[in-house]
Amino acid sequence: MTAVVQTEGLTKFYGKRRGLEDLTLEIRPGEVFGYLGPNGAGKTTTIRLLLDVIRPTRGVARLFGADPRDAAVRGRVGYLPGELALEGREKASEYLAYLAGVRGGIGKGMIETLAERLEVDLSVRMGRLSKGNKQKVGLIQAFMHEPDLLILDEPTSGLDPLVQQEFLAMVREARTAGRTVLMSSHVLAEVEHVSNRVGIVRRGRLVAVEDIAALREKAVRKVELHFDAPVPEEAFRDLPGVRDLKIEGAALSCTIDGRPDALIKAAARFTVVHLVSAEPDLEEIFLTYYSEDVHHAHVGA
Ligand SMILES: Nc1ncnc2c1ncn2[C@@H]1O[C@H](COP(=O)(O)OP(=O)(O)OP(=O)(O)O)[C@@H](O)[C@H]1O
Repeated sequence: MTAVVQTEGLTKFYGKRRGLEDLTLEIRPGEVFGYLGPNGAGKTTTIRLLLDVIRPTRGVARLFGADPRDAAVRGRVGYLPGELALEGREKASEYLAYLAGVRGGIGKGMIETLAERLEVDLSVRMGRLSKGNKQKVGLIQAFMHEPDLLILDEPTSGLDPLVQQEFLAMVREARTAGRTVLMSSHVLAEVEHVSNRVGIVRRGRLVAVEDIAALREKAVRKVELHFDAPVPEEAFRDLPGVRDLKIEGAALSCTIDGRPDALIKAAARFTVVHLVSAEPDLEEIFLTYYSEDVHHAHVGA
């Protein structure tokens, strides 16, 4: 199957300054790919190269197996730039209607539905829109023609938590419909619940690509079990993957490295009345990729 996004040795230097170096990456059809990195890491540079907003110093980028400059390709892409320049006296609704025309028409009621979901008033003049509302108009224009590929640069920036949830629901729906999404972010928490894979870029280099499901399975999580009567410690000692075991009367707490299977089977011999399992903290794993000292260790692994 042809990759939707494919890059080989993609590199951009701004004079002597490295924007991005040697990016080789494939994003598959129907995948949501989270592109993570701190400020100045090279996320926007990557996205601009993919859309041919800037030209690479060397290397190639392909969308749907074709040159990003190909007009047929451009029609299949929805793009939210990181910095949106929406100014002037024109109403947001007029601007979106104009863009819809340029793109050869869009589904009926699409703009209104998206505006309602994101809670934005489109009768406001563009120059008077708040930062958050500009971001929403940007999202509407990216989604409204139901493109096969969405490329979103920091899509959640400036959105309040409820609207962020709505946006993530839109991404999930796009994925269910078989569309492909590439979205950048500073923080894993914003993308981990919708992404299949994440890539981490740091100082212009891709330092890791991870499968979210695999990562979740690997992650350490805290578990608490409450029984109907005190349980003997021997029943839980030395279980594979179980650490920091603490038993106080009828309550057990521990951390689990990987699968909880051994703990569950040991617990099943008693009567469990309550179970608490915290969401694994993937952010902690990711912070290690961001820090310089462990950078090489991870890349080598
Ligand atoms: N037009 C430019 N001229 C010179 N240097 C640039 C230019 N655009 C980006 N850079 C540099 O390239 C590097 C990568 O920047 P880029 O904007 O791609 O990072 P980013 O990951 O998108 O960061 P942010 O989250 O802050 O937007 C940075 O060191 C930045 O200073």
